[in-house]
Amino acid sequence: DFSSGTPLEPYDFLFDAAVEAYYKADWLSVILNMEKALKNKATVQRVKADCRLSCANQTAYGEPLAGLGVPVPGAGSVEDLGFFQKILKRADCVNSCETEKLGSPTLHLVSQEVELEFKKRTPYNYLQVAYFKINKLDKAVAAANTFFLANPDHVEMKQNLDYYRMMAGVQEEDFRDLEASPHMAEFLLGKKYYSDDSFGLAAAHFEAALDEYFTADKECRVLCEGAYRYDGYNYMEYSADLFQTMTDHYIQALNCKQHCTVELASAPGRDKPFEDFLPSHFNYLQFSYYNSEKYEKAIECAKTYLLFHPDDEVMNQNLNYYSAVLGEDKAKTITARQVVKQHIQHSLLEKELLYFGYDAFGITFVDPDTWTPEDVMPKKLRDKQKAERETAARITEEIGNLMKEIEVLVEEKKKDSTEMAKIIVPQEGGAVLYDDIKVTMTSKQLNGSQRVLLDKVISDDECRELQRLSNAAALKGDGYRGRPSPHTPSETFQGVTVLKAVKFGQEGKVPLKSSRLFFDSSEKVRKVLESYFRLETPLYFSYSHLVCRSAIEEKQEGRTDLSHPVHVDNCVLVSDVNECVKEPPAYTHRDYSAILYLNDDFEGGEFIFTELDAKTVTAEVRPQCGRVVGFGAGKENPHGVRAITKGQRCAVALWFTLNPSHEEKERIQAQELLKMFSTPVNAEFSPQEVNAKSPKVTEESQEVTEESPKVTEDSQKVTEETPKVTEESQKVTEETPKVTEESQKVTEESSKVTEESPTVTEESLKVTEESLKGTEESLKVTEESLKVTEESPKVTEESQKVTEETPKVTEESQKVTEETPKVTEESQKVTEETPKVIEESQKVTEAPPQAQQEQADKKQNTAPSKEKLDAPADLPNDMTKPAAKTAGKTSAKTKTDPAAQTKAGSPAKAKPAAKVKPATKKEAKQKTQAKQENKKNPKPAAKQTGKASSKKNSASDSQSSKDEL
Ligand SMILES: O=C(O)CCC(=O)C(=O)O
Ligand SMILES: [Fe+2]
Repeated sequence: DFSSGTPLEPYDFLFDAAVEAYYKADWLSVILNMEKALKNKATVQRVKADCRLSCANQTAYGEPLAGLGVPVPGAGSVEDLGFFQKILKRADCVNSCETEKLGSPTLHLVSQEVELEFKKRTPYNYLQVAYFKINKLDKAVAAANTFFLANPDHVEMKQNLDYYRMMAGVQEEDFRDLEASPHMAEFLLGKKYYSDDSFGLAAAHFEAALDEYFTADKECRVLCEGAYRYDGYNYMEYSADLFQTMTDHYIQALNCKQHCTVELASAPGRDKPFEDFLPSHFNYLQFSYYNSEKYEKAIECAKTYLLFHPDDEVMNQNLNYYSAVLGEDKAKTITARQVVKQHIQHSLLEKELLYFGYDAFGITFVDPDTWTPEDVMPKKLRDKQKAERETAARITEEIGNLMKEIEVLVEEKKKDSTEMAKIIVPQEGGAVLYDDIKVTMTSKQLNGSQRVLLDKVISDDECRELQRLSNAAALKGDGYRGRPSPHTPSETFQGVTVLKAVKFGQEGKVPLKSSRLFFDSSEKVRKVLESYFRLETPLYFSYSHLVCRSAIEEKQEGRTDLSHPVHVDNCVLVSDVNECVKEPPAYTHRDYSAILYLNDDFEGGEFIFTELDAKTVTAEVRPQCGRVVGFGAGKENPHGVRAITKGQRCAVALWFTLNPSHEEKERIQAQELLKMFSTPVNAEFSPQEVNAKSPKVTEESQEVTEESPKVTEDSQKVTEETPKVTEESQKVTEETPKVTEESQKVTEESSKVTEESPTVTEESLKVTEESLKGTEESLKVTEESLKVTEESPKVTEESQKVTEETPKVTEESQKVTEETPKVTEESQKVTEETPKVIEESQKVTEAPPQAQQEQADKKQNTAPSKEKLDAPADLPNDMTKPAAKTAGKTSAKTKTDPAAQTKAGSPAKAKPAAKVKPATKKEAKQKTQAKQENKKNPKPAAKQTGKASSKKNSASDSQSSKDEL
C-alpha cells in the first residue's frame, strides 16, 4: 500500500527473516515472512513494469502513431524502436569498422598507467637518448624538446637541451614539438604575429587555428564515446537498469565532450588552459581584420564573438564602429559564422542535458565555458551552488584559522618532544633471537644512536639465491633491467618488491622458493630489529624491496657523486642548515630502516652515516653477505652510499613503521599469495612422502627439480613407484589451481580412496568433487580476505593522510571553490591571456582634459561619436600597441601591469591586449638555474630526477624512482 507512505519491506530481508525463523522453529514467523516476501517481490515486479510502461508512453521517441485511437498500453511509440534500431546499427557499424581495421577491440586496451606515461610524453625521454646514441642529433633534439615541453620542471632534460644548444650541427629548427596539436600551434603563431603587429599574418594563422580547432574538437568529442569509466571499485556493486545505465554512460560521455573545451585550450607546459579559448580567436580576428582594413571580416568576427558574449560592451562598440565605417546597410547583411552558431547551439543543448542529470541524479557537471547564459543552469542548482560556494569559502577560512592554531601547537609539541628525547634515550641491546646472528657493532661503535650492525643474518647460499632472484626478476620483468639509477647517471638500478617477486614466482618466471626466501628473510630482520631495539610496540613493514645497483663501466671516469646521496629516510634533509624537515615527500611514517646486504664482489658501494651536514662521515659499513645495518629512520641517522665503480651491489632494503596504519599492504597480499601456494606438507617431508600423499605435489617437486638436480632423480623414481592415480582424480586435482589447507585435506582423503581402489569408484569421485568445491570456497575466502586487506589499509592510510597533510585540505577545499562554476566577479576577472580590457591603456592624448578626468573618476566608457570617426584615437583598438596601421596616426600608449586590469563589467576601452608576455618570474628563475647547472657538463640521460634541488637532499629512497620511470 503505497498511499500509506510506508516503504515496502525488501523481500530479501523478509526471506532472511523467514529462514532465521525457520532455524528457531518459529514457523508462524516463517510463513508470515515468506508470504510477505513473495507478495513484495511480486509487487516490486509489478511496480517496475508499470513504471516502465507508463514512462514508455510518456517519453516515447516521437509521437504515438495517429489513428490507433487508444494508445497500446506500454507500447511506447513505434519510433522508440526506430531510435534503438539506430543505436544498434551504430554499435554494429562502429564495432565492425574497428574490428576490420584494428582486429579484436580488446587487443588495444591499455592500462591507465601506460596511458599516463604517454600523456606525460615519457616515450620521448627514451627516444632522445636513443637518437643521441646513434648520433641522430636533430631527432634527439626534437624528442628532448617534445618531452621537455610537457615536463618543464625536468632539470635533467633542461640540461640536455642546453647542452644540445651548444653543440655544433644543432639548428634552432630542430627544437620542435613533435606532439604539437595543429590548432594550438596555429593559435600560438597567430598570437605571435598579432603581438608583432603583423595583422595579416595573424589573421591567416587564427583562421587556420579555427579550422584545426573544429577538426580537433570533432575528434576529441568522438573519443569520449568510449567505455564507461568506473570510479575505483564501484563496478563491483554497479547495477542499474537499462535506462539508468544508458543515462550514466551517456552523461559521462557528454561531460567528457564538454571537457574538450578545456582539453583543446591546454598546451603542454602551461599549467592552465587558455581562458575563453574559442571566443578569443574571434576577438583577435576582428581586430586583426580591422587593422588590415578588412571591415567585412572584422564585422563578421565581431558578430561571431558576440554570439558568445552578446553583452560585451567593447565588442558592441567595435561592431558599431566597424559598421559605421563600412556603411550600416552593408554591415547588416553580414552575419556571424554559421559553424559557431551551430557549435553554441549544440553545446547549450548538451549543457541542458548535463544540468538535468545533475539535478535529477546528482551527477556533477562543471561547465567549462565562461559564456554560458546564466539561465541554462536550473535556478535550483544555481542557488545550491551559490550556497555551496559560500560554505566552501567559510570552510576555507576556518581551516586557515585552524591551521594557524595547529602550527602553533605543533611548534610547542616539537619543543616538548626534543626535550623529551633528551631525557628518554631509547634502549638497545635486546636479544637478536637467532644463535648465528652476531652483533658486530653497536650504536656506540658506530658513533651514533639507534644504529646496529649485525652479521650472519642469512647464509651464503641464501645471499646467492636472493641475488639470482633480483637478476631473474629484472630479466623476466617489465623493463626494470638497465634502468638508470634515480640517484646517479653512472649506475643502473633494478628493484623488485616482495609482491612482484611472489607474483613472478606464481607465474613461474622465478623460483617461488626464492620469493619465499625474500619474504622470510625480511621477516627475520624485522623480528630481530624489534627485539634488538627493545621496542614496546610491534614493528610493521612499510616498504621493502630487493635492489641491485650496477656500475656502468664507461661512466666511471672522473666520477665524484655517490651511488645514493646522503639523506634521511623519514624527513627531507636540508644539509646546509643542518635541518631535517619531517614533511612529504619524505616518508614521514618510517621509524626504522634496515639494509640486508647480499654480496661484496664489487668496488665502492660503502654505506656511510654522516652528520646532518651530509659531509662529516661518522661511520662506514662495507657491505657483505648476511650483514645488516639497522638504524632509526630519523634525523639522527643521515646516510648514503658511496659510488659503485665496478660490479653489482645487491641488498634487501627494508623500512619499518610503528604505525600499523602504514603497514605495507603489498606485503600482506604477498603473504596471502604465499599462503595459497604452500601446502601444509612442505619442506619437512621428503619428496617421496609428499608424492605419496597427493598428486598435487608434482608441481612442488618440479620446483625442487629446478633447484637441485639431485632430488629430481629421486622424486622421479618416486613418482613412478607411487600407485597410479586414476586419470579422473588426476584431472580434478590438476584443475584445482591452488591447494589451500582445507582442500588439501580433502584431496588427501581422495587420494587415499584412489589408492585403495585403482578404478574410479563413485565415492572417490564424490570426494574429489568435494575437494574441488572446498578449494573453490577457500579460494573465494582468500580472495575476499585479500580484497579486505587491500581495501582496509587504504582507508586508514587515507585518514592518516588527512591528519598528516592538513595543509593539503585547505588546498583541496580551495580547489573546490575554484572549481565551482565561475559566475562570480572574481572569475570574470580579466586574465593575462584573454584579450580583454586594460584600463590604463585608454588613450588619453586625444580625449579632452575634461573627458580624461571623467574617465578616470567614473571609469565610464563613451561610445565613439560619429564626428570622431576619422579619429583613430578613439577607436576601439588596443592601446598597448603602436597604432601604426590605423590611419597613420600614432598615439601615446601606456603599457600596463596586468594587476591594473579591470574587472569585467567596468568600463573598458581597449580590445585585444593579449601581448606575448615576457617569461614570468618563475620561468626566469628556471632559466638562470639552468645556466648555472649547465656549467656542470650536461649529458643526455633518460632519467628523471625532478624533485630534489641542490640544497635539499630528498629523503626518497630508491622506491621513489619506481614512480618516476
Ligand atoms: O643500499 C644502502 O646501503 C642504503 C640505501 C638507502 O639508504 C635507501 O635506499 O634509503
Ligand atoms: Fe636510506
